Amino acid sequence: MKIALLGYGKMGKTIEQIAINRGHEIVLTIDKNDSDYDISQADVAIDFSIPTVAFNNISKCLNNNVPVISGTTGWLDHYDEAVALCKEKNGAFIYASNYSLGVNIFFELNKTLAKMMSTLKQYNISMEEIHHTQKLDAPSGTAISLAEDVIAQNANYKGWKLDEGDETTIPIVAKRIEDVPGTHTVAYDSEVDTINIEHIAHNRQGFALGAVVAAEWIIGKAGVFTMNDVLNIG
Ligand SMILES: NC(=O)C1=CN([C@@H]2O[C@H](COP(=O)(O)OP(=O)(O)OC[C@H]3O[C@@H](n4cnc5c(N)ncnc54)[C@H](OP(=O)(O)O)[C@@H]3O)[C@@H](O)[C@H]2O)C=CC1
Ligand SMILES: O=C(O)C1=N[C@H](C(=O)O)C[C@H](O)C1
Repeated sequence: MKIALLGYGKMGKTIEQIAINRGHEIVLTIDKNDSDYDISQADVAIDFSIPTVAFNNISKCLNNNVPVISGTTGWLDHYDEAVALCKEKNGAFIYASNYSLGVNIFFELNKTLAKMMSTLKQYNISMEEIHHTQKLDAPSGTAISLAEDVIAQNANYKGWKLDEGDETTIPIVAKRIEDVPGTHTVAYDSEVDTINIEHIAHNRQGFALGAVVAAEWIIGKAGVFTMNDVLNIG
């Protein structure tokens, strides 16, 4: 498979190693100074860039009939436009806030726990995410997915907010500590106890492998998909 890497930073470079080990070829790597690139030589594109350019990268792929896997977070105000463009072009597109198998299992655990807790008003929920100090967005895309999944299961919660919450708003605390690849905790506190579920990434390999598996999976398909489709879970 011929892969274009849109964004060649920490994730782009980790994906490159895994893709080559799985027998794929990297035909294009794009960083910020190369905005006028030819994507048409690629069988699939993998975008791990920055929030302000992700939608342009995705649009370029869809306009050139190249399936695109996006892991960039912090651009979701344009997600519906990407979905509409994908449908208009009969293209193929996946966005996931987190491509690791472990986090996708954690997402399912979070939904199940949220459903169980939805009738137990004595528990207050809070979330925390910890990432490295270069991260541009807060809260993380994964934390937003976790919060939205709780809101879908528990009618008591209507939204989420960075740092502060109230009875109907889930607080998400974002901490930045050097070299942390990504830690997410969902906590339910009552007067008598606390229930925590937590995912700790030890490195970026899990995110990168998931993105390459998604790229292998999407070839020959048309539509807007999620990691639940790729992993056949949920
Ligand atoms: N979904 C998931 O599983 C995961 C998602 N992420 C997300 O992926 C994104 C990238 O993360 P990470 O690799 O750690 O970040 P990095 O900052 O290490 O890499 C981003 C790269 O994008 C480059 N870039 C800037 N402008 C453009 C452009 N116009 N086109 C293409 N590339 C450009 C940057 O170049 P320069 O440095 O020169 O600006 C940089 O090399 C983030 O949004 C992060 O949140 C991260 C891990 C897992
Ligand atoms: O920026 C990162 O590094 C990560 N970003 C993603 C997010 O925002 O959830 C996924 C992972 O936690 C690493």
